[in-house]
Amino acid sequence: MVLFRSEPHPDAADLKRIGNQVRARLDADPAAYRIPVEDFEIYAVGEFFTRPECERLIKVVDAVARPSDSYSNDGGRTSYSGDVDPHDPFIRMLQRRIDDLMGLDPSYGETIQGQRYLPGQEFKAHFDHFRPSDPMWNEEMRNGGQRSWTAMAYLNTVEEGGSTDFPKVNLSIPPQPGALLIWNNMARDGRPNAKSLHAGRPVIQGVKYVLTKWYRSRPWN
Ligand SMILES: O=C(O)CCC(=O)C(=O)O
Ligand SMILES: [Fe+2]
Repeated sequence: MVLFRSEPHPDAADLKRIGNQVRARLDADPAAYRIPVEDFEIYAVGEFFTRPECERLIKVVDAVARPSDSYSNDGGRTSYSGDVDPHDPFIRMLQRRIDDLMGLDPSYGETIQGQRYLPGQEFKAHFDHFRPSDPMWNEEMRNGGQRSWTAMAYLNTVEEGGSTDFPKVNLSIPPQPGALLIWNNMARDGRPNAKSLHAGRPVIQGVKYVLTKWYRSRPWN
């Protein structure tokens, strides 16, 4: 499939260091469960957000969600999405909790994105990291560099559908309110990991709300 090995990886050393740092942190955290799959790092924290926090966040997502744009690797996204206000005190508090869990400097994190999927909407199989063929590659490399880890939270129960699937490692995760998933888009050597391919499967019944936060190889923005 995708031949990452021949592509340039300007931030591989930084990404390897960040991979080691976050792995050590999560491995030492009894709340973080390492999902046992080979050659791909993914962790889950159950009830990272409380029910009242999820309910409040759902209202925040409803307020910012617009039809997703379709540049670069977002091409397969039909959900509504938007950036949440990073200056809002409630969001800042949650953001600090995610940064602290990861053990990463807040400057490496992008603004949290909210997404809402209605029946039939999905996020087709994609990589979160950038590729040199992306139209925004040069700009992203100037601003923050490659995406390293993804932290993604489910805010509600979906009646049917809407799982997050990682087809290369046979993993299918159903939405559970308040649960946070954390995965490394890079392999241990700091290069893009083809096994990080994933999809938000179509919602069949109900609505699906998620928050996503991407971390970079260098300070962003
Ligand atoms: O909605 C999902 O399950 C996946 C979302 C996702 O892949 C993303 O936001 O990058
Ligand atoms: Fe993704």
